[in-house]
Amino acid sequence: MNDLARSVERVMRLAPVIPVLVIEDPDHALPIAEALVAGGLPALEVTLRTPCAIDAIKAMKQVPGAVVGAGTVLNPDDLARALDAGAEFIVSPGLTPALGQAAVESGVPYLPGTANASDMMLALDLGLSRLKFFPAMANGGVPALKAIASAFGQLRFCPTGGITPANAPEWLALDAVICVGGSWMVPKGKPDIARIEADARLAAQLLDKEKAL
Ligand SMILES: O=C(O)C(=O)C[C@H](O)[C@H](O)COP(=O)(O)O
Repeated sequence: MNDLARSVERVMRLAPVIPVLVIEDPDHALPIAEALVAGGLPALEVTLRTPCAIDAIKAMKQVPGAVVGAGTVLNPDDLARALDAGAEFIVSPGLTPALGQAAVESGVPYLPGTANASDMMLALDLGLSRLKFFPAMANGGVPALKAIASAFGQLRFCPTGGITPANAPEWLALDAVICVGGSWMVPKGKPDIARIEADARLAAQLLDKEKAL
């Protein structure tokens, strides 16, 4: 495992679930981050899909214990904006040589999206071995990742896309899976902070439950 893989794995091991956040209102950023961290989910992926995403990253970084990353990073420009805002890890839906090289050069923990064996081979060429598997359910679910990962013993994954509290344990039980990503604990609209914290708490216990079986 290289240093980059070690630093990504540190983020992936903070909790069994990385919340994938689409922040529509900058005023929601702080209370949502506080609730998720209080519930036991410190790694927060703020997708660069809304105009206030960069401000949301800056706001969430004020929450003690939060490790705030940027998601939906599509190219080196997005990467630069995210790093300027202080993003502590980077997630992308796919992988291009340009983004992969820029991310590796920056040294930031980076989880590139991969969906098939060719994506994974590109990741390996770039020295990346901790990967997002996206879109996890639409792409064939657990059987698909099992089949692909059997050829790549050195890779570890964060499946994302269609993950729910019901199917997360099955993913987390795979040796190749370290954590999952999901948006279920922060639905669209005005945030219900108590509910978010309660759902985060349940999500944070997913791995323990599975291991206890
Ligand atoms: O754009 C990106 O970089 C992403 O991270 C996409 C997210 O992984 C999914 O949108 C989350 O999927 P759901 O949990 O099914 O809502």
